[in-house]
Parts: sequence; C-alpha cells; structure tokens
Amino acid sequence: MNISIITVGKLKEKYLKQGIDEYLKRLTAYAKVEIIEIPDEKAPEILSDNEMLQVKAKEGDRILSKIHPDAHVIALAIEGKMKTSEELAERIDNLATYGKSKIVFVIGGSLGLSEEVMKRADEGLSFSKMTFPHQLMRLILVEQVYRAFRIIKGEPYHK
Ligand SMILES: C[S@@+](CC[C@H](N)C(=O)[O-])C[C@H]1O[C@@H](n2cnc3c(N)ncnc32)[C@H](O)[C@@H]1O
Repeated sequence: MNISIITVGKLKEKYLKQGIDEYLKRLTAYAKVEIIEIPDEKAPEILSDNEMLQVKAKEGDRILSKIHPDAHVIALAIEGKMKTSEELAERIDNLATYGKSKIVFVIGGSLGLSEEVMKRADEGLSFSKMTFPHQLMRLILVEQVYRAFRIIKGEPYHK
C-alpha cells in the first residue's frame, strides 16, 4: 500500500519533526508512506474573504497537481466525518482489499482547503470539532495511520 500525506508549508518545529519521523520509521513495516510538502502561499496576517479564497485556490492547485488520478483521497477537514480508530483501520483495510492501493491524505494550510480540493476528495475526515494547527495535524495523522495498521494486523498497541 502507498500512502501519501500532502501538506502545505515547511515543517518548522523540531519536536514535531522528531515525532513524525518516529512514526514514519515504524510505518515502514506496513506501508510505503511519504510526506509531500507543497509551498504555502505567502500572505499578510489580515486578508479579505476574497484574498483568502485566492490563497486557498493557489495552494489547492498545488495540492491537486500532486494527486494521482487513481488515488483515493481523504481530506482532513473539521466538517468531515468523525471516525473511531477502528473505523479508520477498517477503511484503510477495505481500500486495500478493493484494489485502491494509493491513498492520499490531504492536510490544508493555515486557511484550510479549497473547494476544488474538497470536490476531488473521496471523503472528508474530521479529528474533532476543534481546530488543530496544520503542522500538529501531521503528527496526529501519522500516529493514527500507524495505529490503524497495528489494528489491521491484530498487533498489540491499540487499547
Ligand atoms: C489550521 S487548520 C485550518 C482552519 C480553517 N479555518 C478550516 O476550517 O479549515 C489547517 C488544516 O488542518 C487540518 N485540521 C485542523 N483541525 C482539524 C480537525 N479537527 N479535523 C480534521 N482536520 C483538521 C485541516 O486539514 C485544515 O485544513
């Protein structure tokens, strides 16, 4: 199984990088997982609604250019569907069973994902109604993907 995680902007914090690298290392036993960083659109702190849409659209185009047509796309979005860890594991397992060997998770930038990216997504995944920083979201996601594989394989870890 090939899993790509498309994210916006460079990861800055060392503590997040260390955590993500640890889970990526653990995941090598289960899947080929890569993180694709696309550049964020430089913008001032205060933006009009129209400017925000433009920033999201530009980042969205960059995200879409990295998605293979055959990929099953899971967009991380607050308003997406909430799942238990077991349900995420089942989803990943089912996708593999039905020949969807390319899964792409997409994490938006500080302004979120464009409408075009949401349209391309096969499903939206919410981690709660709370807003997390996009860089922290990467760490949470790789841990949950690792947890999913441990659940799929029936290995101890998930309690
Ligand atoms: C800082 S948030 C963007 C907030 C923006 N106002 C929005 O509603 O999308 C950056 C990205 O992190 C991810 N994210 C943050 N909180 C999330 C949550 N609770 N569930 C799923 N994804 C989340 C989403 O991909 C989001 O686009």
